[in-house]
Amino acid sequence: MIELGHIHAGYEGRPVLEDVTLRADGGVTCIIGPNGCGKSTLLKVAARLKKPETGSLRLNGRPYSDFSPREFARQLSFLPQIRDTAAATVYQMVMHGRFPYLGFPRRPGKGDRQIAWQAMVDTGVEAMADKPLAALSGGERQKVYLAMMLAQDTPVVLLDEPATYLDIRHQLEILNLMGNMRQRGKTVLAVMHDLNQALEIADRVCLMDAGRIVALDAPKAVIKSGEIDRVFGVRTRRMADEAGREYYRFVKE
Ligand SMILES: Nc1ncnc2c1ncn2[C@@H]1O[C@H](COP(=O)(O)OP(=O)(O)OP(=O)(O)O)[C@@H](O)[C@H]1O
Repeated sequence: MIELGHIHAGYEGRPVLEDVTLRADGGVTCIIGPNGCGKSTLLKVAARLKKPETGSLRLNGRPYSDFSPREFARQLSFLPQIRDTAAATVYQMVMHGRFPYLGFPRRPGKGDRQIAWQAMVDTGVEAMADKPLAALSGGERQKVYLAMMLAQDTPVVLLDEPATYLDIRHQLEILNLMGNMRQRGKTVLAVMHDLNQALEIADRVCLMDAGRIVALDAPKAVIKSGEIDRVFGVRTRRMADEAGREYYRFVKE
């Protein structure tokens, strides 16, 4: 369970997040909102990478300050939007996810190797285990980072645009992985730009505008509120495919 209470945060005195309160205990919460509204900043604060000016942060009911970095990394994992390509093979990278669990001298045991391997199988990267990360495509690399997070196996998972820039097959695979995380009881917070994908995968949608949360509810309730139309300046049209499944078209006002 993660709880952010009345968070104010910004950069060089410029406010970005204003009175953000969010609690998530299981399920997938998708954070949506226009460019620059503060979605990534919210995740960075939640990941303890950025200190808020004011507000409270709790994991499983305990304040963040109670957690050592190692303990924190056993509870929460974060996939940032911008990542360096480490000089490591796929297997080494995925094994990094086990670091918070390793004792001195940081040698992975059999159990760690099994977990890392399973994470590679679950993300379909096991055939690339010995390849250097730098030799992979963007989509393949993204799956390796997700495998690393699966190996880290934390109850809380933060994802910043996990599907952006990927081809549609990779996007669907990543949505599938997010669904698996939910089934394993994890609490997933994910910034998403594709509104249909967000509305489809989310148990709850957190809609942000200009540093504030303006709607936090089930996808259908957020659509019904009309806030998506207002915030993005669009009109939402409800559609149905041949099988009668709903999806949305967003058209300019
Ligand atoms: N490191 C930084 N230093 C100064 N300003 C920053 C920094 N990071 C973000 N900002 C500013 O904070 C605001 C919110 O940025 P943030 O990246 O959180 O938005 P976002 O909703 O994730 O945007 P996008 O959808 O474009 O990724 C923007 O105005 C941005 O320019």
